[in-house]
Amino acid sequence: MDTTQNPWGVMTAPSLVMFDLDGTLVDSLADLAASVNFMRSSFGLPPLATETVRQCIGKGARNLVGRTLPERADDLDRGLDLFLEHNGANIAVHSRLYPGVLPLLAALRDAGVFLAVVSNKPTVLCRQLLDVLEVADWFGTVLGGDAVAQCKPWPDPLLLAMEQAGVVAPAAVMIGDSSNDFDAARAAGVRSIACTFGFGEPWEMELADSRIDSLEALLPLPF
Ligand SMILES: O=C(O)COP(=O)(O)O
Ligand SMILES: [Mg+2]
Repeated sequence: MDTTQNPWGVMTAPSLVMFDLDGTLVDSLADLAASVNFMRSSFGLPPLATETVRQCIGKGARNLVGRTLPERADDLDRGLDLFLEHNGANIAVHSRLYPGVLPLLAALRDAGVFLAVVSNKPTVLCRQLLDVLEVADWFGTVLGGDAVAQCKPWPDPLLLAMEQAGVVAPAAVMIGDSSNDFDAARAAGVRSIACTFGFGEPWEMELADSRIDSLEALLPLPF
């Protein structure tokens, strides 16, 4: 089998496709940066560049706040409250689905694939974002970083999504944009596909089994 042109790496349909959210399905960077900078301004601190915020995304909201509020390490809880409140009220001011999301979800559903979101974003914000962007109904499972005790890069949320879908490895695939996604996938025993257009660094993409520069590269499905 020649899989060089087939980022799925398989010719038979997976039973479950797990999608990361930020940087994979949704370009949410501008809204995350706005909420970080609202939090910082509440402490009288200057804004951070969007690029700086990008480098801090991936290990959940608490980690993001900790990394973007280094001047106030003792105020992490208050910073997290400010960030979450602002982000919840401004979840999709700028956020948009990446090109190719809707045709991909439709093709996978037509192929009988169970669809899940496995994110490190808080579950309530995941649901809110998916609702506002009118894609919530596509997913049988939505797990945020608070859905399990240990979020990605631990395999736990992937294993929970697989359990909920009634699927065991290797019949699942993880599509993401960060080392957290690819490390979690490897630990869960499932293939991973890297979205190079997301928020991760080039070295992180090498941790996945294959790479795509657009979700459109996943179509037509090879199965
Ligand atoms: O909230 C984060 O840190 C990143 O969220 P993600 O897992 O959907 O990329
Ligand atoms: Mg991501």
